[in-house]
Amino acid sequence: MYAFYSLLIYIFYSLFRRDGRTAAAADPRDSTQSARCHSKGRRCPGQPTPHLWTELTCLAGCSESEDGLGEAVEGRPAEVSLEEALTRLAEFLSVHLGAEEGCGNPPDVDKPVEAPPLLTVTSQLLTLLAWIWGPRGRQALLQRTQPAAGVQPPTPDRSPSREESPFHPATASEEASRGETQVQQPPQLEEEQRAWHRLEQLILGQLEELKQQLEQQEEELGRLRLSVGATDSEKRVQHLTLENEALKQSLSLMRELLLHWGPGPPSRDPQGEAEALVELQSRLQEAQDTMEALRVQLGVQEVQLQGLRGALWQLQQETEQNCRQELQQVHGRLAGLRAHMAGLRQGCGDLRGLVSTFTQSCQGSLSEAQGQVSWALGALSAEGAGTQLPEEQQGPPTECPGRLLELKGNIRVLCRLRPGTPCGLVSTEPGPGGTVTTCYRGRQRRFRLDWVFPPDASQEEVFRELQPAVLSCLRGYSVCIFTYGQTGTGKTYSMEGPPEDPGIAPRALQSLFQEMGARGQHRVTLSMVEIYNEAVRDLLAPGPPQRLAVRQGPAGQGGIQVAGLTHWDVPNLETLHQMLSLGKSNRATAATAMNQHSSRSHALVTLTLRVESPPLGPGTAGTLHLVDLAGSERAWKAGSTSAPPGDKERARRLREAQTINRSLLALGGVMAALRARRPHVPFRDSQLTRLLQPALGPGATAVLLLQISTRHEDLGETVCSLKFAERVGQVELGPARRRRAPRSGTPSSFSTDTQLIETPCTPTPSPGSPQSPSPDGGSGSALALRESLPP
Ligand SMILES: Nc1ncnc2c1ncn2[C@@H]1O[C@H](COP(=O)(O)OP(=O)(O)OP(=O)(O)O)[C@@H](O)[C@H]1O
Repeated sequence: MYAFYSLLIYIFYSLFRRDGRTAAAADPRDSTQSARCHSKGRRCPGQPTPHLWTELTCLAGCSESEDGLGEAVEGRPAEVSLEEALTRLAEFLSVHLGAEEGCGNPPDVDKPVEAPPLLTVTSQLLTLLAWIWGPRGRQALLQRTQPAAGVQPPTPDRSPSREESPFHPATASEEASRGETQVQQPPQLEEEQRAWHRLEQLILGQLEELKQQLEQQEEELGRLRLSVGATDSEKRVQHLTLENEALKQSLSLMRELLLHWGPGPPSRDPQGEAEALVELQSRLQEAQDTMEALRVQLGVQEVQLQGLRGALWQLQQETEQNCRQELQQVHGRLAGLRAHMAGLRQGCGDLRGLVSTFTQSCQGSLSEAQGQVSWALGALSAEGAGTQLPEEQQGPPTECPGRLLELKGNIRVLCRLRPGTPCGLVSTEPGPGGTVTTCYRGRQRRFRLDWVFPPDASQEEVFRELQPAVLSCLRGYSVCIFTYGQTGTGKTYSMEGPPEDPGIAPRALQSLFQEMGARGQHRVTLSMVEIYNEAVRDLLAPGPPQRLAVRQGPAGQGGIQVAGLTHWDVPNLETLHQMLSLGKSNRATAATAMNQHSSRSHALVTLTLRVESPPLGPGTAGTLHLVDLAGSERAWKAGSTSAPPGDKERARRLREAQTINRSLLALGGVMAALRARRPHVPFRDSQLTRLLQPALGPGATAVLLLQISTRHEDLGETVCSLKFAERVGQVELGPARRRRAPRSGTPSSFSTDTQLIETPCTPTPSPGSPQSPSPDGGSGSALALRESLPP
């Protein structure tokens, strides 16, 4: 029963509160209007609910003061007494019920309203309570305890008037005046008391009736619960109760956690808890701020870390690259040091050889001087005795040229100027250690050479300077004399010369044979090849000149071998001249714009001189190479520029010029490598350098005769030729060494390492080779050879 009333009041309160809030939010001005209406002591139609709600909200702090309405009128919070609040509640309930039944129509106070019994009873109860708690109710209660008092309860039958109805509370002055009237009218009070009793009985009866109805309804509800289960509202209440319990448990748990993890002891003071909570929230906020700041700082540091990582990686790459470069440089320096060390070792060996050679030379000079002294003494004694010396003792020993050559150096550069119209851009200081000064393209250059022959120098003067080198071959030295220079500068002229004024080769052969004739016991072998368009051809071959193959000699023997090359024994000077003339005639020449008889090939004459049983010391095998190089030329100058399609001759000249220049370039590369003491010398770059390898090897003696022109138009090539000669002059081939004659072998090699046989040399055994001239061959044999050789 109590639960039912509570539920009813709860529903009422919910509706009441909702209406109050809505109205209060709708128009604030209504509050003033409501206050104004209330101040007049009656309800304003159409807006009772907000006004009542405003007043009921003051119940929580209400007091028992009787003059609360006056203060409400003045605008401050009204203090409503309990009875007045109950009265207003009853009024609101009746009005609200009337409004709901009217479906929103304005309530009509004059029209009787049929309310439900429960609400009616509730309203009457509230009215009763309001009256009891009112002054008259109190007075009636007092009179009840004191029978003299006369209080008239309200008559339920008549409609409550404004002045008497508990639903319309009166002001304090009215109540006071009314009390005075009641004192003055006791019969009326009695009548009211009787009416009160009747009303009381009626209410009690109705309450009893309602009680029975409620019990019946509760029983019915119990049955419904058993059959159907809880209603939706109860379910809602149960659900809310469970939720409330869960929230309480959750709150308890949170509180425990807060107490457990909180900074201070638990405080039961709500204000303290709130302050602690605020403090905790502030600390939490500070921690969150700190964490956020740390996050930002961490992000910045991560960015910095990324940057540092990138910089570190780049630094590592740079360091690695630098290390690689430095390592390569160190390797390069190490290789350079090794090469330098090898050069120093070679130089040391050369110095040792030079010292040894110098010692031997001194010893030889000493013995030679002794021999000359003894010869002079013998001659003096013979003159004194009136007798004649033997033929082999009629001249002093001639050992000086070889030793002179050793002392002069293993490679020498001589320069000869071609006669012609000199220009002022080339000046010379002839003689030993002479110079040639050129002024080309505004730059003056001065070249120092071992000997400079002026244009008017004779063939004899030139040969005189070369004669010691030539004669050193008789002592077992390997000597190479080659002419180099621009085409038409007189290379062939200096090497061969016209018959009336022979050049180096005829004079050398004559000088050698003269020397050999004085000494005897020498054997001379001759071979002659040309290199034409990089093809090696035998100029003394019995048949037509054929291309020969150049090979490296067998391991351990060294040297270069030219397969099929014929080697002729030359018994005398006349036969030698004939064979040289024959080879010269077989050499390729042609007329060019620069030279009517231009040599289009390199010619190499090799003369091997072997002393089989010399009177002093063991046998030797000297070699003399006489090389007449083809002239370097510029195609446009030589008239061999791009040939027209049908001009085969000009095309041939152009090809010849290209191969000549290429081979001369290879010779320059060999000289540069020799000068730099490189471990690898590119001898294989051309056939010319391959054939000259023995002549430019260690222990050999080389003499370069440079032919230059003094003409203005040849100045550029003159400078180039002088530069080449300057490089050759810086080459060190090591001290000249004599070569001992081997005991056996065949003269099939071009090199100085050729193993010579002891038997008279015959031409290389090739099919159809001519008969070798006999050692004592005279002109008849030479003529026979000439006849057998190709024209
Ligand atoms: N010193 C000299 N005295 C007199 N005449 C010379 C002298 N030098 C060269 N000549 C003449 O110059 C011409 C060319 O000489 P030579 O053929 O020897 O030149 P080259 O250098 O051999 O030419 P290429 O390289 O084309 O064979 C010849 O007619 C030769 O007689």
